[in-house]
Amino acid sequence: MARYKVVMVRHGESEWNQKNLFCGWYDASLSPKGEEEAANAGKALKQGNYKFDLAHTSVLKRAQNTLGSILKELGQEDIPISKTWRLNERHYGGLTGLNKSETAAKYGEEQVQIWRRSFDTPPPAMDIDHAYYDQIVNDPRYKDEPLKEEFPMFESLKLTIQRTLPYWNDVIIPQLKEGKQILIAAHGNSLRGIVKHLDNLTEDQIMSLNLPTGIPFEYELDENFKPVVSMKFLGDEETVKKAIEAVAAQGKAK
Ligand SMILES: O=C(O)[C@@H](COP(=O)(O)O)OP(=O)(O)O
Repeated sequence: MARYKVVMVRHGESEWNQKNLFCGWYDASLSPKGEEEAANAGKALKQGNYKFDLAHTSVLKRAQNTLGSILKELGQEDIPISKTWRLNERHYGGLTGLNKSETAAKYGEEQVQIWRRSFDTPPPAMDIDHAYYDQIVNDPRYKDEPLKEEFPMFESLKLTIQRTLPYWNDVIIPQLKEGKQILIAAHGNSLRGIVKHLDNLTEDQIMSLNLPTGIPFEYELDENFKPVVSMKFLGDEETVKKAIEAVAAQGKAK
């Protein structure tokens, strides 16, 4: 029997998704298409009569602005919003800012697939002389946390899960237990980590999971927070399938 429901959404297409650049902790804006996707996500939720008590998002504007658009469409802009680095995209390390197709042409599609989708092989570290090092490390939004010693210079999915899961367990689960209706707007890989946990996917199974931008999906959970309904997308099947395939194809050498 389903006891709890939670809705998640990967942000709409960002300017860096559109340019096919590894983004990670770089704070890219939504592209015009991403803004439209975010508004459409809000419309789909409105059509389904969704009402939320509170929302969670990352500290990155592509997720926050997606959430803002959705809540505006829903007429629910007044609900409390928690912003946490723990829901940030996984840190793409030294790959940040590189073009995914060009990287595949240079290092091979197989290597790029490992960097994008393997469970525990991390991307190379972001060095101190990386073009975006200062901008990310000295960003005032990280002045309190993560602590200097835990500030990532790269993250595999495994490392990403190690910082998202405590937030899921310690913050989101207690709120679900209180009966709160929750919306989470985050990122491809921070959400893949939560999905892996909920659906108890193996390291191999999670490799082939790609999340589309801007299409909300719902989980129905039993009293032990095990899925009764997994990843139910609020979109027609063909559109969702095409959007997922497009994400998978981003790592192909053109
Ligand atoms: O960091 C990035 O480039 C993308 C995910 O990239 P892939 O792992 O799909 O290559 O993150 P998001 O757009 O969800 O914030």
